[in-house]
Amino acid sequence: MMQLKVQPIDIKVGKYKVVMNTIDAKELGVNEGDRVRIKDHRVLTAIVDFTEDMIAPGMIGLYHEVQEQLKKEWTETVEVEPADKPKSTRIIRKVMDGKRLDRDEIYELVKDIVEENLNDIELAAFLTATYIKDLSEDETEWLTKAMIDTGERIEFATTPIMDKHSIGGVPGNKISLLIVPIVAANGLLIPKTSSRAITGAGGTADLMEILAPVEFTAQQIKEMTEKVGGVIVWGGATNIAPADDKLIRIEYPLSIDPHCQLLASIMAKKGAVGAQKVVMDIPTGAGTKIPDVKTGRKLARDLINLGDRLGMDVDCALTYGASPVGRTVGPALEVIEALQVLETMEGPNSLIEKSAALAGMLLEMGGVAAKGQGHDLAIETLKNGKAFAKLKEIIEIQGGDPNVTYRDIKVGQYTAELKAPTNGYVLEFHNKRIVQIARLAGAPNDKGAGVRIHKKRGEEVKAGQPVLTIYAEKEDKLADAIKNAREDLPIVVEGMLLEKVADITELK
Ligand SMILES: O=P(O)(O)OC[C@H]1O[C@H](OP(=O)(O)O)[C@H](O)[C@@H]1O
Ligand SMILES: O=c1cc[nH]c(=O)[nH]1
Repeated sequence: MMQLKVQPIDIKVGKYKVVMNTIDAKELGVNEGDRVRIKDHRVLTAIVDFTEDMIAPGMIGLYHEVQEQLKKEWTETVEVEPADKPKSTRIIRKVMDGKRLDRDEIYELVKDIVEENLNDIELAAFLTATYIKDLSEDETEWLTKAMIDTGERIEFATTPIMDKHSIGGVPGNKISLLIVPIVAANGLLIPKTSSRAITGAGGTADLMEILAPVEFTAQQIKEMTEKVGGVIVWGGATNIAPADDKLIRIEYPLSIDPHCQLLASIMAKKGAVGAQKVVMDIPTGAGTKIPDVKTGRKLARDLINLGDRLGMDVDCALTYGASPVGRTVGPALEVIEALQVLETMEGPNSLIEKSAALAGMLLEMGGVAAKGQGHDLAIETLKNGKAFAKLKEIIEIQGGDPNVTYRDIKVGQYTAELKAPTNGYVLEFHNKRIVQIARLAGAPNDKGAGVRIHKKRGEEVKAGQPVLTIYAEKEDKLADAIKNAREDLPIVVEGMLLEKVADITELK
């Protein structure tokens, strides 16, 4: 055990973390990423970082979260001793070894995730292990229930509670901005929580944040939904299924979304808000998370089964995902396209039809449209302006400007075009490359960054015509994105020369 003097570090790191001088850490016998127990009037376990110079020997740097818990002053000292790894590191090791977990082990693991007892390496190991070998149906059910039970739940007095979620994976999937107001405008309650981007360049929470704040407590979500019929908020800001966002944070840089995590992440968010009737969007096709209809049907079966286990009525829509939805990818560009449809009914068919189809399913499930009439009612709700009026109410209740129009939304000031190298038809369109380019341009964090698509699969293009415009808020990011796009074109035009090779030494 050591007595160390406290040095506050006023940075939030989202975990209980401390920094020790390497000399002290070695003497104490801890390695980077290990835990130490900090003893004061209470005991707290924190993960250790090392430094040679930021913290002097004899001192310990306490990040914001630890300071908050201990309420320590600059001059005070604490007792520090090595702590055992939490039990769930052994549970993760079991998953890595391909062994099955029981219910208690899953609950222990999720508890440690929520309490920030695991470091990023351990979380990445867990996610990677489940990416390589999926959890069983029982394990996935326990994971989902543990995610729900470790957070807050919303209970509405009325029924039915509707919800919608997409598994993601198709660029430009801004449909929630249309579906939620269509459903709410028809008198149904839809407390929609979304994630930020996971594998994409803009999740629904990233998009909605342009129009209004998205961070609310469970109680606020309940009250807002009861007042205006719906909300579009970020699940990660609430204490609803709090483990979810902690895992998504690790999935994002790895660009992975393991099957069991996807199921648990989505269904925990739905279960925690008390959703009873849910439509799942499963984008299917090359360059999505689901390569073909057969795999899509299997996922649909898994979602419906998990819904049964949780007492939720789930219908799935396998949707075309081999090309982006609409023609924009990246938060601000997507919001413009969605608002334009709501305001004027003008916009890409893929966006209008997909939104109407899924909203229509919900309207039928909720009993406000007769069987087979949901799609038409959804289109009608868009055309008569009721969906747009409802979105304005949602924006207002969430604290945004209800008078916003698509013309007010700012996109990145730096732009560059990618032109067709030859005349012909667009034969291939690579979703993942579009997302990669939009991310290089700064999306989703730079809200104005993204890609506008001028030519999609099957469309005719003339040599020199723009096929994409890239938008960025920062000049260097635009340069990175355009360089990457030109090196490996995200589209293939019929007859296009892919590469000239004259000298074998040029071949990598
Ligand atoms: O980044 P990728 O993996 O493409 O997708 C993640 C997106 O998909 C879901 O969309 P919604 O909330 O149903 O609209 C999530 O909430 C998130 O916004
Ligand atoms: O919310 C979501 C959507 C897709 N995949 C997830 O893991 N969570």
